[in-house]
Amino acid sequence: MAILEVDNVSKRFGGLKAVSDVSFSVEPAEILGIIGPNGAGKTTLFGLISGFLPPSAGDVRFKGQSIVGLPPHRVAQLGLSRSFQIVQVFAAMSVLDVVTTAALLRHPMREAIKRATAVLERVGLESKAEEIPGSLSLQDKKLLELAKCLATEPQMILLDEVMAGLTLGEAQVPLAIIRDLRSSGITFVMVEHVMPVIMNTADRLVVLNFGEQVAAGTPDEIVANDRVREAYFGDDSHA
Ligand SMILES: Nc1ncnc2c1ncn2[C@@H]1O[C@H](COP(=O)(O)OP(=O)(O)OP(=O)(O)O)[C@@H](O)[C@H]1O
Repeated sequence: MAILEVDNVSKRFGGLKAVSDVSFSVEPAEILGIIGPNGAGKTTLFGLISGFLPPSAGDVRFKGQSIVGLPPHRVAQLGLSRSFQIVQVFAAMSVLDVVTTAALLRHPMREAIKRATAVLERVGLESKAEEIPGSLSLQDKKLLELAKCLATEPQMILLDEVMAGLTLGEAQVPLAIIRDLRSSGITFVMVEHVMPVIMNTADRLVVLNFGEQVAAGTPDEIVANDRVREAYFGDDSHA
């Protein structure tokens, strides 16, 4: 059974339909990528499927249950965790504090600290536990974003452009962790601009353009898809 079902979801901002009748599902332990040109509606769709943004129409179900209208902490408690594009942390908190705060979703303080310490080891940040997040390299900030998600013990993680700003070489570290987590059964939905990253990582892709779903399929199918080429390059000269 699908772990996430996006069912005819639309989002209007005034007269603008930012997301228009989008439907897809995600199977357990799958990595699904969402791609599309600037302004295609990726961030809006991300907000809709993480429960942060109420849809104007349609339904989003996680493990068979509608998450529309649920507060973010309830969505997280169900096992659906999301990253944030901007690394949001309080200046006075250490890396360990930040991850511990996320672990408090399910555990009292003492246990949360233990869990957070284990998560930092999992992503390779254990030696940075006492540092201030703002002092971390961009790559480590991305790993911290992943650690915050993991600390909530999710079954599914939504990643919003988590590779943005990294070189392809730097992206390999978080990508290896993501692949490994998937092998242990965690499902991922990734919104990503960096095409080589998403093409090499996702099992399936959903392509948006002007808020509409123009294609869905494996990376190979998507590369060969005429509507996708048109969306990205305005190009129909390949026929
Ligand atoms: N809160 C909002 N109010 C009004 N319009 C919005 C709002 N959020 C997004 N939009 C509009 O909805 C459309 C889709 O935007 P969205 O940010 O979802 O696209 P995107 O694919 O994530 O773009 P990018 O790749 O540039 O981040 C755009 O035209 C945008 O201007």
